[in-house]
Amino acid sequence: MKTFDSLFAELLDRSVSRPAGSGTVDALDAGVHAQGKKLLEEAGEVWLAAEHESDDAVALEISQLIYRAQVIMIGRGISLEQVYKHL
Ligand SMILES: N=c1c2ncn([C@@H]3O[C@H](COP(=O)(O)OP(=O)(O)OP(=O)(O)O)[C@@H](O)[C@H]3O)c2ncn1[C@@H]1O[C@H](COP(=O)(O)O)[C@@H](O)[C@H]1O
Repeated sequence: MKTFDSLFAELLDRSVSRPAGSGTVDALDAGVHAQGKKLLEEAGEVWLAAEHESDDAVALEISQLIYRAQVIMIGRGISLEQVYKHL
């Protein structure tokens, strides 16, 4: 099963190898403003799902929020260690 760390490694690899058809490459190229809008959109969807939807729907939205946070991390060049030291 994928984890936060393994997804991050996968996205980091996408940012370097830039394979055709990668949504992550597109998201990185779109810049921080677009990345931030996606992050806020997913955060809102987590909130709404938590209020109104099933556990699985909430989990799906949280996975997308994690993905969007990782895109911002990679776009800004922030490592897992830089984040984890604050936990
Ligand atoms: N975990 C994710 C992931 N979570 C969310 N998303 C993106 O976020 C979208 C869902 O968000 P929305 O609800 O906003 O749906 P949407 O409005 O239709 O999305 P867009 O058309 O705006 O992209 C998905 O369609 C994906 O584009 C993800 N895209 C990729 N991953 C994983 O990231 C890895 C690399 O993916 P690629 O870069 O696409 O190869 C793979 O392991 C993927 O499974």
